[in-house]
Amino acid sequence: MNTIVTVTDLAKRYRGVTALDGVSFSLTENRIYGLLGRNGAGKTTLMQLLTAQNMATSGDIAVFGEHPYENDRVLARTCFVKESQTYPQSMRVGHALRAARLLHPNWDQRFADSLLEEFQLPPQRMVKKLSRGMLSALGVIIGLASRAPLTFFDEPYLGLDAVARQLFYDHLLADFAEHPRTVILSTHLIDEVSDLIEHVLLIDHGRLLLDQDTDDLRGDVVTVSGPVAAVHEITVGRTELHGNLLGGTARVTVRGRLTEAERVQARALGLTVETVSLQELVVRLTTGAGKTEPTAKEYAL
Ligand SMILES: Nc1ncnc2c1ncn2[C@@H]1O[C@H](COP(=O)(O)OP(=O)(O)OP(=O)(O)O)[C@@H](O)[C@H]1O
Repeated sequence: MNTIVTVTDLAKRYRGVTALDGVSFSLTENRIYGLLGRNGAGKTTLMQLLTAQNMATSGDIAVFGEHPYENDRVLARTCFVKESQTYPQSMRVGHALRAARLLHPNWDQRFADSLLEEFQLPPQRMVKKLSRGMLSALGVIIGLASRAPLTFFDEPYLGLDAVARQLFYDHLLADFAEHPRTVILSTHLIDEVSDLIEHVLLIDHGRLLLDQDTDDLRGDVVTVSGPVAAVHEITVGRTELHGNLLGGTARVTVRGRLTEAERVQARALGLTVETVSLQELVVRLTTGAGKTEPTAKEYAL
């Protein structure tokens, strides 16, 4: 698969704030990436740098083999749908779509028109009169109909109701199947998109914490629960992400796949082993949960 984005040792510092710190990764073509992380982690900053809306403090970026800054060749192949997108005061929905059409060579007007109907967005409505959710729908329509080879969605669905969000996911998947491209989806609704994203980039305090295929991540973090000593036997030596104790029972979340032999051993010890969801994995990796209390392992020692 072709690499279309390469980021090397990227840093962005604002006065007194390090938004990104030593970030390196690459993106291959025709994949859907989830860009995840807590508020203020650095996700929007990263997307701004990749789309030339901001300058890095240090490090290198190559998008389609070139630096994106003031580079029409790169920017014509890129679409950035922002949660905080602003439009000229007098603009109507139809005008916004016509402007987007000029910017994106792969634009599909019929697709845009059908999405307008499905999201129930009147083309004559002034953009400034749209509700919060309708404004998000407009961004989503532009992002989908642009068919840009590199499309960024930065929390695109503020205010979108559950039906509209599902419409977005369904159209993204269906259109991706017919017109593959690289999509970077930044979202806090991790459970909703966990089946959609093929690869996870997890940012925490400006650093890249995870860069892994979603399928590999499943099963990489497990919760083991049961009698304290037995839980300790199975989890000892692994990185503990979270632990709870209730009476003589422990519930411990650890990193690292259990082997088949360990699973058999866990069953023999009367333990329950559960695979954690992507959302819980992200929560566990990006919080200090469990660190203030003695962990289950420490109790067992
Ligand atoms: N223009 C700026 N000036 C100073 N600090 C900034 C600026 N833009 C972003 N930051 C800071 O950089 C850090 C990363 O912000 P960023 O918007 O990239 O986070 P995010 O992961 O997109 O967060 P969220 O999920 O809340 O949207 C935060 O500490 C933020 O306050």
